[in-house]
Amino acid sequence: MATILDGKALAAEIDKNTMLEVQKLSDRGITPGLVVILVGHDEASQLYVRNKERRAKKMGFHSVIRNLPETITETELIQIVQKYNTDPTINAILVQLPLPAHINDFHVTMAISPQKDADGFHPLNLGKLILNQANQTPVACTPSGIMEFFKAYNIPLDGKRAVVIGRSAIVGKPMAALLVNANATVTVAHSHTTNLSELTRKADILVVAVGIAHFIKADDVKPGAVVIDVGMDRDVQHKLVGDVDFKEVEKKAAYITPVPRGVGPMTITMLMAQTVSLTKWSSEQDG
Ligand SMILES: NC(=O)C1=CN([C@@H]2O[C@H](COP(=O)(O)OP(=O)(O)OC[C@H]3O[C@@H](n4cnc5c(N)ncnc54)[C@H](OP(=O)(O)O)[C@@H]3O)[C@@H](O)[C@H]2O)C=CC1
Ligand SMILES: Nc1nc(=O)c2c([nH]1)NC[C@@H]1CN(c3ccc(C(=O)N[C@@H](CCC(=O)O)C(=O)O)cc3)C=[N+]21
Repeated sequence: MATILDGKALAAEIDKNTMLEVQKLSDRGITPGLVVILVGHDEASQLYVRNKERRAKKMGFHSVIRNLPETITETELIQIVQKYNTDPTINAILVQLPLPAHINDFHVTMAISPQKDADGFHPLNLGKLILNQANQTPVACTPSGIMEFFKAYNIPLDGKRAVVIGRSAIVGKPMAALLVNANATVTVAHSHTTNLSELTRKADILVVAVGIAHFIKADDVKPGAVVIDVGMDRDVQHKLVGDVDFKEVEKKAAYITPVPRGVGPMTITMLMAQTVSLTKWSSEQDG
């Protein structure tokens, strides 16, 4: 049976360090400020926003949630983002994805100040990550949370074969960059990939970010692999499940993340840590 990578426990441990940093800032009269902008009613986003709000309050952040109607125009949304770019009480801005179809994600991402980019999606920040120059640079929270699992459980990446399924700017692309930077040999698969299970069966490290419940079965997994399940899907009973058939795959893998309590809590923990980092970096710049 696989070792379960416990996201809840690891998140709590990292949160303790973040709280120490919050205390240090507080001693200097600084409160980290995070704004989350939610357009419309995406279900995974609402879950994420609720959990984030709870964690941000617990940590003593200045936390703002902006719920905007589905009908907002791109120009109006960008104006709201720009307002937070110059708001001195806000250090980190997160615009929930997906956005409604009439709004271009890229235009909105470009509008966020790279210094306040909570998700690390701005092309300047994503570019630095690709070039392995991401010091004092925000990095996408879900992939960086996954890297913390590898570190905490001493899972080696150097020279390993990694397969990432999914190529979104929020998970797949930054995940692939982090793994390459850590000297893994990385393959990125997506909906046009042929013979997917042939690839996944060779993966020492398998990261699945597809958004289809129980997409990966035991047959798709190499014995002894490390399986990371990013999916936040609903099964037929509307229960929260992942992209990996946990019950089957747990018997074959060496390590596996559960859903819930795997990658999800780590994403929030990295967002909190990153908000504190952005606050610190901006205070250093101010002198
Ligand atoms: N736990 C967490 O913290 C987070 C969880 N999520 C969850 O992770 C999942 C993925 O999220 P996100 O990356 O935003 O999703 P996207 O929908 O943006 O990306 C999904 C990716 O999966 C690929 N894909 C779709 N169908 C197949 C298929 N049959 N075979 C191979 N690849 C396929 C798509 O390919 P193509 O590019 O060709 O369309 C795409 O690259 C969702 O369930 C989401 O809710 C997301 C963020 C954080
Ligand atoms: N700009 C942007 N950045 C994101 O990082 C982003 C986004 N948009 N849009 C939506 C997805 C989804 N996502 C989740 C993160 C944590 C949980 C989470 O806390 N999951 C708990 C759920 C526990 C419960 O059931 O309440 C767990 O897995 O244990 C869920 C979903 C981030 N996303």
